[in-house]
Amino acid sequence: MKKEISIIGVPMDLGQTRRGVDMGPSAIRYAGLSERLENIGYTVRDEGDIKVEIQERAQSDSDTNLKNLQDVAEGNEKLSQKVDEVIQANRFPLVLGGDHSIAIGTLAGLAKSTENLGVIWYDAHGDLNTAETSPSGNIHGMSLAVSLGLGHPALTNIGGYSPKVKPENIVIIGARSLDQGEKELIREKGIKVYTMHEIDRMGMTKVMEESIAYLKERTNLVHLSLDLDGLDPDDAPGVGTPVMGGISYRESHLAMEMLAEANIITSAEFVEINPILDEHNKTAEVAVALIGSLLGEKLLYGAEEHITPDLLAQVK
Ligand SMILES: NC(=[NH2+])NCCC[C@H](N)C(=O)O
Ligand SMILES: [Mn+2]
Ligand SMILES: [Mn+2]
Repeated sequence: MKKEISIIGVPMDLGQTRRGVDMGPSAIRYAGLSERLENIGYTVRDEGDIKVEIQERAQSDSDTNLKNLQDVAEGNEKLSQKVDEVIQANRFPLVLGGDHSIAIGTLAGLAKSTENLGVIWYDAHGDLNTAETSPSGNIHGMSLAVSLGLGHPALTNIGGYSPKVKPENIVIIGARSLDQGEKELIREKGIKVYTMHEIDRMGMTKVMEESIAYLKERTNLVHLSLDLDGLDPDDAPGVGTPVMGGISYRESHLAMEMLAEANIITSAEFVEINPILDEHNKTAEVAVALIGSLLGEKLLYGAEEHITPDLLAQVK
């Protein structure tokens, strides 16, 4: 894994209609992200936030039913350039949302330098809607479809090319709220999905073993797009579209630790944290803890490299 991490904040709330998710990047930083990563040996470079139009000034009047199309597209275009720049500089991009529409820009930046990007989509939802199938017109429910090349050209053409990912390079984990059109698309494209049913039945260990093996066969560049609503709302309450019966905090740690061990993740984003809906800053703290595990933090073994001297003295 690259030793230098670039944090990119994206205060985007135009991909959905609940206010507050634009404060996600601040909440995650406030929960101690940089320090946590420095403690496990990374050099952290905070690139600041991408400039996104604010909701009250956003243009909603488009000739489609897509909400805030133009401003979502603009923010994502800037994000894609920043992500590409970070990749070119050989640093690990860690993108903080913002609503999940920002995956459009992240993937557009990442896929610029590879035709074979793998994606883990950790989410209660598929985000596989198009204008035709979307029940809401919210672009955060369309970002994966857009990245497959399906949707409004103002979105699919971000970065100047399309598509960004191949359906066979995607694994969705945690799905439990899929719209009819999304289910059809999953079947049509043969996208690999582990719904909550498979997670309950097989256990997270097996789900991750299979997911890792599946992606390793296809690529050595894997992006983790983690929507906090993939977790159960009891563990991650600060999200705009919670769905009960989700992945637990512990299962999520295990999943992140297994990804760290497999050493396959080359970029990541953590999205949909809405501090207004949160309990204190719990969901951002969960995100920071998961990011720690994803990037190699261990509870005990290898502690010398990972924890503060005070804690180390207690362990020994
Ligand atoms: N990134 C998210 N939280 N997406 C939620 C999407 C909800 C619903 N499927 C829609 O398209 O409107
Ligand atoms: Mn999502
Ligand atoms: Mn979701």
